[in-house]
Amino acid sequence: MAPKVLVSDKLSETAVQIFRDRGIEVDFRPELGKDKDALAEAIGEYDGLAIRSATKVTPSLLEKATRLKVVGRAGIGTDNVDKEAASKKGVIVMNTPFGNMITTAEHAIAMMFAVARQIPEASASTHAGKWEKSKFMGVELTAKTLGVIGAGNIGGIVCDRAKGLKMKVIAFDPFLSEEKADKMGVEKVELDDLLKRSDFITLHVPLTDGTRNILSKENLLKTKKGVRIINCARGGLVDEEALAELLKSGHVAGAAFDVFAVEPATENVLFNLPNVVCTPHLGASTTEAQENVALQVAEQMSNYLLDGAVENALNLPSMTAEEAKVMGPWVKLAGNLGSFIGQLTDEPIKAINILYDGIVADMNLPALNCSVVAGIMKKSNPDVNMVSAPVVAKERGIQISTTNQDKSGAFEGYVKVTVVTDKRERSIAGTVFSDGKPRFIQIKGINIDAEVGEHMLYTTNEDVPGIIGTLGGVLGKHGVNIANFTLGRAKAGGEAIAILYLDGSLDQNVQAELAATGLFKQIKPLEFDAV
Ligand SMILES: NC(=O)C1=CN([C@@H]2O[C@H](COP(=O)(O)OP(=O)(O)OC[C@H]3O[C@@H](n4cnc5c(N)ncnc54)[C@H](O)[C@@H]3O)[C@@H](O)[C@H]2O)C=CC1
Ligand SMILES: O=C(O)C(=O)COP(=O)(O)O
Repeated sequence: MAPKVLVSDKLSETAVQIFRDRGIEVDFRPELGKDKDALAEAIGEYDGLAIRSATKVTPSLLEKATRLKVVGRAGIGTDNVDKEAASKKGVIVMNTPFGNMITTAEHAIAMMFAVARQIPEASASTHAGKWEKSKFMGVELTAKTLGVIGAGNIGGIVCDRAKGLKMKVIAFDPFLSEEKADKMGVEKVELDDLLKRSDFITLHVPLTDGTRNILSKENLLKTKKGVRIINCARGGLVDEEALAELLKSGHVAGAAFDVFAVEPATENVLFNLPNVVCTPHLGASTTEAQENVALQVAEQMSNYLLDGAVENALNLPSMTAEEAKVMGPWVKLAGNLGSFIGQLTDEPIKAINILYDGIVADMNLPALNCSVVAGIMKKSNPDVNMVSAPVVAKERGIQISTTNQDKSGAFEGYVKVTVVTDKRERSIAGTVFSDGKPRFIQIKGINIDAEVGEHMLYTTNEDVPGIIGTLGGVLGKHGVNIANFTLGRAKAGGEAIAILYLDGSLDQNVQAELAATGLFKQIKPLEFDAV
């Protein structure tokens, strides 16, 4: 069945066309972004949801999203998506981090000019037939200090453009290295320093718990008298009430805001104050940017839904379509190894160690890790997938570590998963043969060669005669057909393992009868996703 995508915000038609061209069913219903009840009613039908900033992806919406696999944000900010809730539900969240950055930086620069020269008010006054030439005295930008809060993609472009305007640019960004700041030709400063020195302050950080209210009343009071503040990032970064007071008192000379704490903003304390320029979240609204983000989000969502390629995901490591093709069998192997060992482990898991050797050590290991962990977690939580598994593991305090090396002898590469509990450590290794099929190659240090089967029975015992006969006898008596089997042992008379491939799931009675023979140390039916 073709995947189905809902577009619930005003995206360019390009997105719809791309989905259709890729064979994805698509419903374009931008009105749903503003109607959370209607959206909740519709969402159950869809595998993908393409949005901008109007649609709010909340835990209650996700609860109704029984088929949903991907949320694609045609834009940058994803503060309207509850990413933790999405991860828990196994829904991947992706954005388009570059498509609208130039456009948004240009808007910030335009807003800086607008507030420096009071262009909107002067324009309205001129339209009204007044000729108030002496009322609108502005300030020059040249040689003024611009304080940039957040020097990432957009902030970086703003820095570059501002330098072109001959401004002195200082930046506060804890993640900006001195080297990068040097290269950008900006001075890296602490926030207090930026507040004290800037003639203009522009914000370019995402809205997170760390940035919310970054321009609080306390911080606004630290600014230089006559400062002008530009916010084209997110409402919630600036204390609007405090700013309004400081504008009225004349401490702040002007503000230019594109984003507001509550949107759509039909009323706000900043409205109608002198020298406050407002636009209705237009930062990304150019033809060019909207084409870019629509095209990119539709391609990314299609690649994920059709080929499992992961690009620009905020809650899953990236994997290109090319990588997904090469890594596909290894991702499957990783999941099977996790599932095998997860099904064997009945006690709480403390740690998972994953060893990658040979060719696999050069692959996209974060993605493989997710697959191993998802396989392990499936036992206790059948709905877990690559997106939600690391969250579930973290919630349970499970430590995950990886090692990569290049020592493989007999195999081009292999993966070994070790699970640590209070009682023991268990490990299993596997590889991918040239036929592209995953194989288990070592269990408990014993070499075997076992393919993955949908219904398997795993037993361990002391290496004595008669084991296979007993297994065959008991299973035969209960009408369970053995399609195949494979054996391994440490040494003659030592520990031995058997893996039987069955035509169906194993009944509890059969297990009890095998246990009653006293021949087996462990009897574990194992189930794998259809292979
Ligand atoms: N008005 C609009 O229409 C648009 C608004 N935006 C907003 O702009 C924001 C920034 O976008 P990009 O530059 O593309 O993101 P980015 O991720 O490239 O840059 C953000 C920067 O903020 C820095 N940062 C994070 N926490 C910080 C903190 N506590 N203090 C100082 N710096 C901190 C990061 O280190 C990073 O360098 C987006 O998150 C979005 O909310 C983006 C596009 C359009
Ligand atoms: O990309 C972003 O972060 C934006 O804020 C743009 O929002 P929009 O898509 O115009 O609703």
